[in-house]
Amino acid sequence: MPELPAISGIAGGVRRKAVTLVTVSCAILMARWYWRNRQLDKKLDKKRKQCLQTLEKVEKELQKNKLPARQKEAILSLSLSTLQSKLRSGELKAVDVLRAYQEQALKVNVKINCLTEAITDAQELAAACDETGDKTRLLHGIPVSLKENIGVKGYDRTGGLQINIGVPCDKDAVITQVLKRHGAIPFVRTNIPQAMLSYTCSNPIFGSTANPHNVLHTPGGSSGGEGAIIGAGGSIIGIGSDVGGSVRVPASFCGCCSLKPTLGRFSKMGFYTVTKGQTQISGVPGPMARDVDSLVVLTRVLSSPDMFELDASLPPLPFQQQLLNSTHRLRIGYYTWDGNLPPVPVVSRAVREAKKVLEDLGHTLVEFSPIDYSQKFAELFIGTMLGADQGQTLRSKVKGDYLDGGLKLIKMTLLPRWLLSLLAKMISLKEPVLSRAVAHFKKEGRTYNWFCHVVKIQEYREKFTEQWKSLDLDAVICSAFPSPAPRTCDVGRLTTGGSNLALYNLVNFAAGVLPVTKVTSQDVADANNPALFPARTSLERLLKKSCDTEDCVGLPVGVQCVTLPFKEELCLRVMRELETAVNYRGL
Ligand SMILES: CCCCCC/C=C\CCCCCCCC(=O)NCCO
Repeated sequence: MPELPAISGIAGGVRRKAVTLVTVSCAILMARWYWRNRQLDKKLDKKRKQCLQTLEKVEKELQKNKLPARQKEAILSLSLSTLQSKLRSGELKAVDVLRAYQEQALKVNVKINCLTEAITDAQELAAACDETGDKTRLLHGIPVSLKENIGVKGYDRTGGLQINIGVPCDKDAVITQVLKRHGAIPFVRTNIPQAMLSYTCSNPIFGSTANPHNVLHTPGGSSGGEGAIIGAGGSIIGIGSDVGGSVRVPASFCGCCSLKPTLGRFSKMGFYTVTKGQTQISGVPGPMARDVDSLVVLTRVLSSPDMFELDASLPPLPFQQQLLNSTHRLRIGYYTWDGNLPPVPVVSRAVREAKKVLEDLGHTLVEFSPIDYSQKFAELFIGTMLGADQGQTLRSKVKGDYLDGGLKLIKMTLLPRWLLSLLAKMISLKEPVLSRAVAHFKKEGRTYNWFCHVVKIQEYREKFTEQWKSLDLDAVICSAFPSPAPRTCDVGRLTTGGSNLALYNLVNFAAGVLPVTKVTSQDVADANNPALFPARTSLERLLKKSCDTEDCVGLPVGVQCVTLPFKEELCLRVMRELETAVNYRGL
């Protein structure tokens, strides 16, 4: 018994030491966390200020030499083809056209925050264009906006990630070079979501972009800044990029047009992508514009020999005028739902109306349903983008960064696979689409398994193409996103809503989106009618929220047109016929 006080004395001492150790460790960890965040905040602040300065510089220049309001309005109202001919004839000067678009871009930016920065040598380029530029060039003096991940000499391509701050490009991306060779004036860079792997448009560096039709709603992503600026009239043409719907979602949400070309048609040299090493479903640059005719012009420019000269890896496929000009009646498949998240009524109406229009033009419309896709989206698309490397690439890029809402779910890839499977099972009845995705968040990490996965992708591509051929289809029209632009606060949870766009990245077909209608009061009533849209799951309720109140009236809704690989010009033909017949009017 005499030892007891000594033992308790020792135990007390150990306890005190342990408490001290834990307290000191916690204090060190907190200090480190605080110091890291301070450093991060400083880095983000500095970058923001630098970018803001480029916008202020342009603003000052514009103040010195202001364009009369009427002249500005007149320029902004011109279609690309009229602008082209007036610039060629010398009736308009490139510097004035640039000024009009700079002013408008800065003006809309105040409301929707679509710009990351201004390209400050645009003025010089426009002046040179007026003085010595070859006026026969297709884009002579036309201002063009570029998504932030597209290389412009001297500018960072952050992709919304802090790790990429302070790494300016030493040369223009091939696409930037081609556009410049054809006389275009790159003048602004546009916002993206963090890592560009979501349909949101916000990141810790540049903040959040709003939809020009309703600022509470998202412009979509990842080329959200492009969609927003074109939809708002601050740019006439632009370039985005697409690995799972990124030029098509913003087009549908903002009321503009976009084309996702076949992988390999246009160069992506000089683009920043997060998942560069994953070459099975790879990002592509995609033209975006106010109308289909402008997409045609951009596609023509991007199919010029300059493209193959600058990027020798591309097949030298010239612009296929015969496909664009073809007049034979087409066999077109159609569907409204791909088997994943169900479309809200206005989206189905958009496809039905497009179908009717094409039938009235004499085409044959046949029902189509992408084979087996409710399973394959999760297994092959999510499984490739996220599951194959168990989220490691993406996590490494956001390490030490603030995490944006659109990427919150990547933390789940840290969970063991058995727990993800259990979670997937637990939510399978309430959220079947999300459940299937979660089950593929983390695949077995051996190379052998990746090879097996690639075989599955190839087999699905063959199966899908066979299905298409067996119906003798020329094209397909279908929904883009299953809802109009959701509210900004909701879109981060709706990644699975991109399934029907991601399908055409998975099978690598050409696909474009154009606006065909806007939400009406009747669509609002239909969204609130449980017989038409039961909204059984929480994700379905978020889709419904995008169009179930009167303030959603007027939001644009697009449809997707699809053609076989490397038949972009046929896709543009269908889009153009649809556009002419539906007569959609933007803002
Ligand atoms: C189901 C929720 C998943 C959350 C984690 C997000 C990570 C990966 C999923 C893939 C999302 C693909 C979006 C594609 C957007 C796009 O096309 N980006 C173009 C980049 O050039």
